[in-house]
Amino acid sequence: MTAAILDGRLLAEKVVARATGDIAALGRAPGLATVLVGDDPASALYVRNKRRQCVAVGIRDLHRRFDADVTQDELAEAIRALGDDPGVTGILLQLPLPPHLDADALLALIPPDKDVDGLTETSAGRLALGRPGLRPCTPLGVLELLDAHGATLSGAEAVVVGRSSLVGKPMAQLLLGRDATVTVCHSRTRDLAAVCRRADVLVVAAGIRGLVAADAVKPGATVIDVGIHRTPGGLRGDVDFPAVSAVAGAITPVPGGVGPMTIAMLLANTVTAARTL
Ligand SMILES: NC(=O)C1=CN([C@@H]2O[C@H](COP(=O)(O)OP(=O)(O)OC[C@H]3O[C@@H](n4cnc5c(N)ncnc54)[C@H](OP(=O)(O)O)[C@@H]3O)[C@@H](O)[C@H]2O)C=CC1
Ligand SMILES: Nc1nc(=O)c2c([nH]1)NC[C@@H]1CN(c3ccc(C(=O)N[C@@H](CCC(=O)O)C(=O)O)cc3)C=[N+]21
Repeated sequence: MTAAILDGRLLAEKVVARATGDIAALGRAPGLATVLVGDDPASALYVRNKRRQCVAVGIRDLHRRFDADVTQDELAEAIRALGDDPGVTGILLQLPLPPHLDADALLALIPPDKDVDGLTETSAGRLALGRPGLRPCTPLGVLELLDAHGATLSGAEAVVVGRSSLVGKPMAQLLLGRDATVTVCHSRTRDLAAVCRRADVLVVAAGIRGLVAADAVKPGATVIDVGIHRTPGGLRGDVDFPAVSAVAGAITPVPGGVGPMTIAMLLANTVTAARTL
């Protein structure tokens, strides 16, 4: 069997087109403040991509960049000011931050209704309680990919590898909200492959290149690879794509899978936030 390829670039274009129409209907341009600290090349690249796509759909680019030695207080003051600014409808604090900074304390300063990354305590609480709110972009993008493919989630065995606040945990909660039977794996999980083999839907976000091999995949399963690794041969994921695509029913490529969807859902969340503010 050869798996269907879940094309994140194509689906992201559709989500972005929807956002463009929604922005025109809003009557006023949303404003997204991306906050970047330091000059980590990967973070700089992601933020550049986010800003470029915002501008293309009519979102005002209110980028703020800080040197890596910025103090907690300076950054806190800047985030407070963005929170108070009515022209700023969304705030994204790019992670990770340099080690001297307390990311949780800074995230706590983002007004929940401007939390387009869905990372504040309030957004996480709303998701955990099943209440309306802004959801983290990557898990939201994964759900869009699954829905576009027509994957059945209700009653399905879903396995999520990884439990970060950015990806794994909110992913598990979103799948639970769609009535999947959800198992969450992490670095202490015994026999990862055996647990993964139960999955009808397998979402891998561990940050370990090639962690999931063909023996961890049930024939016909839908496999979503969130991992991103820069290698001399190009971008790779957490899934051994050549081997797993021979077993799975459907699979996301890296690049061109979850990554483009993350940015598309950021634009969608920015529209949602601007509409409700
Ligand atoms: N495509 C996209 O849009 C995005 C891609 N990413 C990528 O996704 C990956 C994960 O990101 P993120 O969630 O932020 O990473 P984190 O490092 O925050 O979390 C990794 C998780 O994987 C678990 N883990 C680590 N090793 C293993 C193992 N051997 N077996 C099972 N679980 C393991 C960890 O367990 P424990 O909790 O026990 O330590 C942890 O819960 C990275 O490659 C990142 O670059 C991230 C965000 C967006
Ligand atoms: N507060 C915060 N929010 C995030 O959403 C966030 C973050 N911090 N920190 C880092 C991770 C990583 N992330 C990606 C976004 C886009 C691609 C993406 O566009 N990937 C393209 C390839 C781009 C390339 O060439 O590198 C693809 O997979 O096709 C990847 C990864 C968002 N993250």
